[in-house]
Amino acid sequence: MDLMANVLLAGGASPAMVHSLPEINDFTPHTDALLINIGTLSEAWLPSMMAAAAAAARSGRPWVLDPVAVSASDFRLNACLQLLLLRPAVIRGNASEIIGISNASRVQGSKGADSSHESVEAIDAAKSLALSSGAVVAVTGAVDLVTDGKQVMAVTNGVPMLQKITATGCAVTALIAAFVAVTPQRALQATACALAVFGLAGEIGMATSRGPASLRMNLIDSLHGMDEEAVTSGVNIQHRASADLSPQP
Ligand SMILES: Nc1ncnc2c1ncn2[C@@H]1O[C@H](COP(=O)(O)OP(=O)(O)O)[C@@H](O)[C@H]1O
Ligand SMILES: Cc1ncsc1CCOP(=O)(O)O
Ligand SMILES: [Mg+2]
Repeated sequence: MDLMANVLLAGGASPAMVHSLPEINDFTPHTDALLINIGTLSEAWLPSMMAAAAAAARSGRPWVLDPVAVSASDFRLNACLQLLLLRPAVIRGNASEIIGISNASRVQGSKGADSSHESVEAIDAAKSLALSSGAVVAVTGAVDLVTDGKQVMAVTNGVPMLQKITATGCAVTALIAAFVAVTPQRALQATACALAVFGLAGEIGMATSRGPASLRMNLIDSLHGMDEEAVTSGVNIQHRASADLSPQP
């Protein structure tokens, strides 16, 4: 929650972390987008998540789902399948998470929040999930892939060290929600841009980092200090044919 909120602030958004059911009606009118992250899912929080997603959907606000460790337990998988019925605008996960939620069954060998697959292995699952749910689906990894079920965009910004900081996936999903809030009618492009900007912040931050802890700090600083010139010269977003999904320079 710390990294997610700080990434949102550095990116120019205004986060509020809310768990309580009685607060949803008060918060919803003030939101431009909602993020549901099941990282620390509990029986007590699930009804709030369902109610918040329903309130967002009812009022035409985009909401974004991060299915953290969806394959690790039946409880998480069933919660995600219920949440999917409330029509998220975007779903962002690592490859194992997207394969699990797309197949509506737990990936064998899944041990938790980290992926045991490459993003390119999840492209068919991502497309199928996008078509069945109506959401834009993003799979992150060495190359980030974003699809609406037809088009595929590939983002190659980022550094491997991002995997060594907990909640970078959660944080980039939060940034996606902020970008989608600005251009809700262009969720595919907003998602690709958020992934590219986050990855670029990682690249810039890595230049002055010694390891995960300093990268965590420098990532936030880089995002905060990023100007238009840095974005336009640094982002790497391409349309990709399905047959050509390997990382490119
Ligand atoms: N090998 C890699 N090279 C560059 N960037 C990466 C690599 N692996 C992950 N990332 C980046 O790290 C962030 C978190 O992605 P990921 O590790 O897939 O999510 P999660 O933390 O949910 O498992 C994303 O911005 C992604 O692009
Ligand atoms: C370690 C852990 N356990 C529950 S949530 C969480 C963080 C997951 O973050 P990410 O999906 O960004 O790796
Ligand atoms: Mg994750």
